[in-house]
Amino acid sequence: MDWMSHNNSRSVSSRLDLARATQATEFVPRVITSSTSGSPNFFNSYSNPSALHSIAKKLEDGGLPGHIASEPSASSSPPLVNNTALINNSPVPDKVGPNPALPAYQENVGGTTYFYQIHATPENCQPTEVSNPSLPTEYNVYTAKKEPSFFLSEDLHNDILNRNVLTLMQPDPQQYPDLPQEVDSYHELYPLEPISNSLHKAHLGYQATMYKATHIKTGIPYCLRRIHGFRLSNTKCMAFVELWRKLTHSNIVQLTKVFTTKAFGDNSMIFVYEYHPGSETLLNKHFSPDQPGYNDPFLNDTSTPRPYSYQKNNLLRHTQNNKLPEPLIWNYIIQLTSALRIIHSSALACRSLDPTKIIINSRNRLRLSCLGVMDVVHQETNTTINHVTLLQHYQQEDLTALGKVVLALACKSTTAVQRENINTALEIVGRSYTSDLRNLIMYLLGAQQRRSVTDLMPMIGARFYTQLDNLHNYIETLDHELSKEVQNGRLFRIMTKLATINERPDFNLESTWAETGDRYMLKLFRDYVFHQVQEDGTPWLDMAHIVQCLNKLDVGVPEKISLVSRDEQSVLVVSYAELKHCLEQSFNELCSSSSTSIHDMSRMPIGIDDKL
Ligand SMILES: Nc1ncnc2c1ncn2[C@@H]1O[C@H](COP(=O)(O)OP(=O)(O)OP(=O)(O)O)[C@@H](O)[C@H]1O
Repeated sequence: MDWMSHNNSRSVSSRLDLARATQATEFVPRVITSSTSGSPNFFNSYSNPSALHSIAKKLEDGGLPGHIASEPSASSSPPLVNNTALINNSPVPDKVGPNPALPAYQENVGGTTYFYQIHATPENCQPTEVSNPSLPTEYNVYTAKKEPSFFLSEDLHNDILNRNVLTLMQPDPQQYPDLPQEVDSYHELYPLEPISNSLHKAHLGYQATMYKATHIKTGIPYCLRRIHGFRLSNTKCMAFVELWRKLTHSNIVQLTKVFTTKAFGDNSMIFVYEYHPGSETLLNKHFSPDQPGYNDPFLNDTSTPRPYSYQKNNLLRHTQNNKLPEPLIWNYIIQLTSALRIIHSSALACRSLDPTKIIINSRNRLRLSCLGVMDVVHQETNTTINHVTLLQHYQQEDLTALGKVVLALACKSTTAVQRENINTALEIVGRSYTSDLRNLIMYLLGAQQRRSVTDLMPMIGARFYTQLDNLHNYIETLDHELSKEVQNGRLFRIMTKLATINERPDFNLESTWAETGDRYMLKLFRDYVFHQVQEDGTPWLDMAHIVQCLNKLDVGVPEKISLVSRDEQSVLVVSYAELKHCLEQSFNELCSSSSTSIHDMSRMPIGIDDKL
């Protein structure tokens, strides 16, 4: 198969001929009625038609030196053919191939248009079925399996946008009139739960409320856990706060600061944590009665007593039908034990391992929240108790709590972990899941022996490899997605530079600054990149053309292109290297007389040649 990109479709002489022609051509920007002045002082401008003709002649002869290309690469030229043929995949007259007598058809793959000649068949491509019945059988349509994209995948894009929206949420002052404007170094407080829900926090013994807030100086969002009406009587516990602050791990919510405040009109204790937008509690994710179809199978309907065997069969059937996939439960176990391992090895205990204090994000990443609160709120004042013994006790409680969380997940029921249900629950787990899972739960709930989180590692065994493999795959996916946006950011910066120069109404009291010298060339380049039209004057839009032009500008390749003025009276033949120089010069000129600086423009890629 003989194929070429549309960009190789034309010779420079034919372009100049077309430029000179009275009728608008596809590569000449649309004529705008309010004609702009020609370039008065650029040395490569030719403003009279006879001069243009002689240049064209010389170009054809290959006799022009300097800025005028004798044989410039035409790889940036737009196609000659109408794009409707492209959409229909129908054959179009071949104006681009080496043999104009042969018909060709074209195809758009990821924004790049390819032209195929019908006599050739590639050996390494599998032709797909021709869906267009009007297409003659000798034509084969080759379609890419998956349309490549210049941009981030939609899922990831939406996920990030969603998190951004949540991060930027502002409270309605009418709904929350009592919210203080500022609390210590934080403002823009936004409750993360209905205030009324925070009235009874059983496990803390104090009323508590979660807020999102923004740091006044850095603008970084945080999560504030407020313990209402709490007076700190003993500052000894602050040693724990320091330990928690130093503890960083991918499965814990980092504690950054603890302080007391009267900003809420009472004595409140505030625990400041990292904010993870879009996270929900494990309770909400797997045990919420708000979920469609969820009901706790262990919650008996006491109004109609049933025989025990009936209830057990019912439970078993329910668990089989609604059970969480075992790999997901192991995924959670690995993350939770990973967090507990680091906590216990730092001479700390979680003390709040509970489905309401484990948050989970959209990618199933678990994090222990609420760390450090128990050490402050429920600090042990009895000085006769040995600290090490106490720590060991709390760590053992953590392991029991972990066993209960896993059992609850395996039965999809928080009541399964109640003393009277545990035996039935374990039996159900034994029937629904592997013996490994049941053994792990039994080990964690077996309070007779002294347990350790490291003992769980052999029980998890080779499942670590699966977890690692999944993570690596996900990292690679993210890396791939990121690489697309890295290029987009680079192109965006070039476009920003161009936009700050093009059409600038006046600069340094010079009203024609944007229309003269280097800037004039950049203006024509802008038309060349973005304002192409087809033969019939309709816009010609091709992302591949735009991306390719901007990439070449970024690198400053020696390739030359013809730029035509809007009145078609001037043609400039100029290399991308010169255009890049003009862009740099003009932008530096703007920057040097500007009192502000465009944030992040220092990372402007102009000058970096290894980006392509
Ligand atoms: N670090 C965090 N980042 C983002 N959201 C969080 C963070 N910590 C908690 N949240 C969210 O804040 C909300 C309230 O958290 P909280 O820990 O009070 O849970 P809860 O279910 O209200 O617990 P309780 O039963 O003790 O009231 C939850 O929706 C939780 O997902």
